[in-house]
Amino acid sequence: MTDLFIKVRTHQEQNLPFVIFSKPDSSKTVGLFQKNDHLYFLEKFDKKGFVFAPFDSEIIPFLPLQFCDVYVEKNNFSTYFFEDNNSFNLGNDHFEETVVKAVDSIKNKKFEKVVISRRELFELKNFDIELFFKKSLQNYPSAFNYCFYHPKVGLWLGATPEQLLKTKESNFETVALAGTQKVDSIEKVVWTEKEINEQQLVTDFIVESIKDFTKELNVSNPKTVKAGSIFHIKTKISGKLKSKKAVEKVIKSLHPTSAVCGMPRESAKEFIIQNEGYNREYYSGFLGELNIDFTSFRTQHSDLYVNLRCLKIVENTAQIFVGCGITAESNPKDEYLETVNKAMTMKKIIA
Ligand SMILES: C=C(O[C@@H]1C=C(C(=O)O)C=C[C@H]1O)C(=O)O
Repeated sequence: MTDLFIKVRTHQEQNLPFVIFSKPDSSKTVGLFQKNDHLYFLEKFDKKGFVFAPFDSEIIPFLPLQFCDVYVEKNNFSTYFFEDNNSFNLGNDHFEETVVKAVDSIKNKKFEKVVISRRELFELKNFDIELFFKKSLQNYPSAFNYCFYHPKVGLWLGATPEQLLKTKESNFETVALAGTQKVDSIEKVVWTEKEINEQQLVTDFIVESIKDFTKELNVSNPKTVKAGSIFHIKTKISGKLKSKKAVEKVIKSLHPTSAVCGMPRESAKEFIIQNEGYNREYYSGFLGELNIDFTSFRTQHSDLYVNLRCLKIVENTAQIFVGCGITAESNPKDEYLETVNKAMTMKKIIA
């Protein structure tokens, strides 16, 4: 076991907060180990540390750099072998009924798009952070892989393909990600009009939300990208912020994006809270480095991701969170299947 994972084990034994993470296509894993068990919240966006924000609250747990030890280690997977086990419980709940209700609300002009999610429970035979994290890295090297623990927040793991915001001084980058297809034997992915429109809605939402805080804004052409065994459509949005203070404003106006909530945001959010039937907690929140890059120790760099393809571990059960965008043309069975495909991302890691 390496120093980083010895530190993880000691922190677990002492019930102290920590996060380990590896950024997309990085050869390194960073560990932040808080020296006390206090739950800090982000009060001012100029602080340096790791944020772990929920879907629906402005109270944001934070691991401040000043109270943490930082470890950076080279990734090494050579000894990690695992089986692909397909005997999963698919979880049956009221998801499809909620989709029918959402489509009705869209047709009644309550909102244009809403993201409906569900939680699937999976019993764990044995759980080991090092093994899970390394399996995740090996499977999804181009995702943001993480494991976050705080005694007052819980234990969360994920491999998210979705950037919320990346900034380097006044330069920024974000993405509009939507549309989902399973990677089968298809060589060329063909997107339907519904999927193309849905992704365009996300792009428009993002551009509209941030345009007042930017002085330069570029939108790329949409591209097909692979996230594990799923394809998505992605548009890159980049440019320059008007000022350093704009980081806070941009985060607040982006989150939750229409890729995880809907459009218009407030009515979609209200529908989610009233109808999903469970609390999303940190799923579809955001997480990552704030005002510091822990590998280079450069300040004024932030790198934040949307908390998707994630799970929470409670005793010996993993709660996997998955959702998908609903528009007027949505078919409940297809949407359910989409969530099943997305759940595979995390099941591959814990099976
Ligand atoms: C909501 C999720 O994913 C989001 C919704 C997508 C969709 O509706 O097709 C695609 C990518 C993500 O932006 C999730 O993975 O739980």
